[in-house]
Amino acid sequence: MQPTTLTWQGLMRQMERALPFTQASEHSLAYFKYPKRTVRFSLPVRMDDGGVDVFTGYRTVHSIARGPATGGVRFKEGLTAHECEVLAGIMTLKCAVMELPLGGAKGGVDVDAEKLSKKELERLTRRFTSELVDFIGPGEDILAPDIGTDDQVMAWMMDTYSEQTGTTTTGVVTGKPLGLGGSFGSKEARGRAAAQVTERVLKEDGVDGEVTVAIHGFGNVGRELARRLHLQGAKIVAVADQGGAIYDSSGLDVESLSAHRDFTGSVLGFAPEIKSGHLLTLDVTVLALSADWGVIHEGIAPGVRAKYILEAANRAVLPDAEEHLAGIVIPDLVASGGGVTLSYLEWVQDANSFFWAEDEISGALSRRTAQMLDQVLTARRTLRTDLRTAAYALALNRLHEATTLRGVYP
Ligand SMILES: NC(=O)c1ccc[n+]([C@@H]2O[C@H](COP(=O)([O-])OP(=O)(O)OC[C@H]3O[C@@H](n4cnc5c(N)ncnc54)[C@H](O)[C@@H]3O)[C@@H](O)[C@H]2O)c1
Repeated sequence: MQPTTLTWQGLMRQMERALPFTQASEHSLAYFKYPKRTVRFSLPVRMDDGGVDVFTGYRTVHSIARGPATGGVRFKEGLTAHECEVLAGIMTLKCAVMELPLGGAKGGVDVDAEKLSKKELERLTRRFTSELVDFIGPGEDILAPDIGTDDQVMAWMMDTYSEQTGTTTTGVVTGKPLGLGGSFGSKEARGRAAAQVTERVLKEDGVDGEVTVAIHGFGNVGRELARRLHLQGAKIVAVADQGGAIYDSSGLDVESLSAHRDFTGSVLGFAPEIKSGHLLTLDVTVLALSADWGVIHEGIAPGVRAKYILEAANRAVLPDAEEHLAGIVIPDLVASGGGVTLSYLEWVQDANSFFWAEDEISGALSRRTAQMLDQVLTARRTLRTDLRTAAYALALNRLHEATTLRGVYP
């Protein structure tokens, strides 16, 4: 599905476009033109059949200008260092937009995690973490879940790090189970915040009447997003997952669809099937992208008929494609800040060994999301630009301030 065009140049172009709207200069942008570091390592893992397979792992830290780095660990076939670097750069900007005292990172392993047994997955996770012990920590680089990893994987990472350092360090990883220094709301945060963002942007733009939604990607993020949008009164007319896509113009019952997917492993069979490519060009109010990067590329962009594209997965719209989609993209920096905000809240709770109730967490998440929206929507209005450029400008100003205050060492 993915063209090989997740480029660092695309990220730089978007930063440069925002530069005239900021106090930052070409000079301060130079700090963010290269990731701070990328570690690449090989991971020999004993398989259940007695043999040894060697996998490749990566971890990029893009910036620590505003605080320790954080970002997801994806276990995904075909993962490259370049993919980690671009997504780590986006994380830096996202943390800055959300006003979190954190920088951006990303990493993972080139592996199809679904082909591993649970024991193989554990051995791979522990070897990955142990290779990274000297580079990670609550004050250095904090790992989080992403594609192909979940709360159990995070628990193994936390345990491996703690065993190797001789201290129980829950804050090295977020997205952990509740019984191990995890936080309420971490599974739902991204979908929940993305739904809040959608509602607010549509209201701000004066969209009224029926809101129809097509959702591409029905995993952690897509399901919760569908559920929340449905509760907000939207009609979910189409859903796609890896197996294919379904469509019903009268609206899909999201809870029953979720149960169907759990039972059968796919959304197929729940409603009439359509081609996944067709879903991307449906005439809907919101096309929500919650699978992976690069779904809307130059080839498909001219055919998109949605009034809005919600970029719930980072870089789901490639920069070249966005040239055809002026003003309709609710970008990743705005649409998908819920996950890292919840990570931040979990990290703060771990640091204090003091845990908040569910309503305190959901209140903090929605207040922070609302505050970010106030700032980004005001910037869009005053700068007379699109949401992506407004969000990049806010982020670059904050990063510029941090690098200026810190100065250059030595
Ligand atoms: N869950 C998190 O905490 C988290 C954190 C950070 C970033 N993200 C980002 O959000 C996005 C989704 O994450 P997630 O946790 O929901 O992942 P997930 O693995 O739970 O779900 C991904 C979904 O996309 C679907 N999909 C994959 N390929 C597809 C294709 N070709 N066509 C249609 N559907 C396809 C899968 O079937 C699945 O339903 C990713 O880009 C991820 O980086 C998630």
